Amino acid sequence: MRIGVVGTGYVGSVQGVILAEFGLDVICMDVIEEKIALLLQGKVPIYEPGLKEIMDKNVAAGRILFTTDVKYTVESSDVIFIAVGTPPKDDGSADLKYVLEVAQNIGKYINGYKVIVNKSTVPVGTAQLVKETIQTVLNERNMEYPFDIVSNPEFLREGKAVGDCLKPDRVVIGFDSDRAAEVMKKVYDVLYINETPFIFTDIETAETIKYASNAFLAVKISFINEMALLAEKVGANVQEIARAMGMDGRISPKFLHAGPGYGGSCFPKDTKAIVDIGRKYGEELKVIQGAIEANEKQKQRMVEKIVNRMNGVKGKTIAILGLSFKPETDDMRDAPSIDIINGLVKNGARIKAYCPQGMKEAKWRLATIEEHIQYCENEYDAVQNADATVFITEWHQFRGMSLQRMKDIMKGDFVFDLRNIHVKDRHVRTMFNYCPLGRN
Ligand SMILES: NC(=O)C1=CN([C@@H]2O[C@H](COP(=O)(O)OP(=O)(O)OC[C@H]3O[C@@H](n4cnc5c(N)ncnc54)[C@H](O)[C@@H]3O)[C@@H](O)[C@H]2O)C=CC1
Ligand SMILES: O=C(O)[C@H]1O[C@H](OP(=O)(O)OP(=O)(O)OC[C@H]2O[C@@H](n3ccc(=O)[nH]c3=O)[C@H](O)[C@@H]2O)[C@H](O)[C@@H](O)[C@@H]1O
Repeated sequence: MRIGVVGTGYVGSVQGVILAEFGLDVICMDVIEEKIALLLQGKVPIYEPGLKEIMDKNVAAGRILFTTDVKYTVESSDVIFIAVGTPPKDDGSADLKYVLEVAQNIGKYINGYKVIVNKSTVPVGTAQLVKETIQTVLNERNMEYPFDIVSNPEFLREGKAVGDCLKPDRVVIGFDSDRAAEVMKKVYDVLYINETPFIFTDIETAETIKYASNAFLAVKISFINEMALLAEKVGANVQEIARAMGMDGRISPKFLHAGPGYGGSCFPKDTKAIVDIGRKYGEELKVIQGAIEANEKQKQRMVEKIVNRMNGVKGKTIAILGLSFKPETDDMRDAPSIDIINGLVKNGARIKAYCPQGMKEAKWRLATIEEHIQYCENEYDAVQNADATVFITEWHQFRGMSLQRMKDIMKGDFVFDLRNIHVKDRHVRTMFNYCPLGRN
């Protein structure tokens, strides 16, 4: 069985490589020639720990190839995964133009029975739209080929994508044809026989499961972030609150870490998209809307916290450590660092920034305020002569920083630890004007 993966971004490249690792023949296709050229040279266009090793192994075994040729991909695949982006439009709804572009191409080149698998995160009803699009093109071609659509949402986390795909918590398959369900069992044979939980359900439920899962996690984070703000006001400790809450098996300790707000390519866009779906169906999703608003508030509160504690930041130099939306990724999409840096610059601060992976993308995302930002070689270079240091992303190397060295080279003594990574250090409070999040 041959698999075509259309879209070689985060999800497509990981999915393609893992399916090859499962022993399938895979063609990875993308419209961006530079991306495919990199892959053909054995380079991975994203920063994802562990991916290159598995990719190299499967390229060498001849199980995976890369192309920009959509005709070849469609014609020679039995199963076609759609893994293109579904970015937000201005009104928050998911933009389906890339998904429907792929559907058009499938209609154009389909030459026999195919299972079309939607991996992209899409609103309810998209499978039907993809089906209609393919059928319309087939009608224009005056051709008749059988095909089925399956919804198979992806739950991988960036930075942990390889492990998440090799050992998923669950695999969701939305289907409306037994033939397609049997094909999907074969695609995921390795997981199926290893007792990974499979949810076989209807397509609408599968499409909704994805948004519901991301929205629930976003709600959980916004909830604990609000507890952090409250804890600061009432003199409580948010980490103790989260620990005690998490001991209740019904709550669980995961995704209860307070921080400067959730970011990334998915929580911000998917929460807005599901609220938009609710609106279209006449149902106001107030809990999720609340989480979105709390997340915006959280980022602004971080700016206020810094500005107020420092008695204004005009003319002051602030070191920002960690730009990517979370550790182990170079992804800057909707990273809280962007709003926080913009807020500080608006208040007159100069920024010295360092991130192990996010700087390249940060430079163009923050291009409009570039004259206020100096990008640094490493974490110590960033804190040198700074009036304050702000930890935004909990990269491992920031946890291991020498606080003494930091103190020696900083000009001021403010440390805003928005991830509480140094909170347990016995000396941090005596060495610095230390401001953790949601606790003393
Ligand atoms: N990034 C993540 O961690 C996760 C993303 N998702 C979902 O998966 C989908 C893809 O996300 P990412 O991989 O992050 O997106 P991405 O933006 O990294 O990659 C999308 C790729 O699709 C390509 N593309 C666009 N139109 C194309 C076409 N007509 N033919 C071939 N290739 C085309 C683009 O060139 C790009 O390389 C989205 O719906 C996202 O919500 C789901 C789970 C995790
Ligand atoms: O649909 C998607 O794209 C993916 O979105 C998230 O994965 P990801 O965005 O890679 O990252 P997470 O680890 O979930 O973190 C998201 C944001 O929440 C923040 N977060 C997470 C956990 C927590 O306790 N506190 C917290 O502030 C992180 O710092 C980060 O900004 C989901 O975890 C994946 O299951 C899903 O597949």
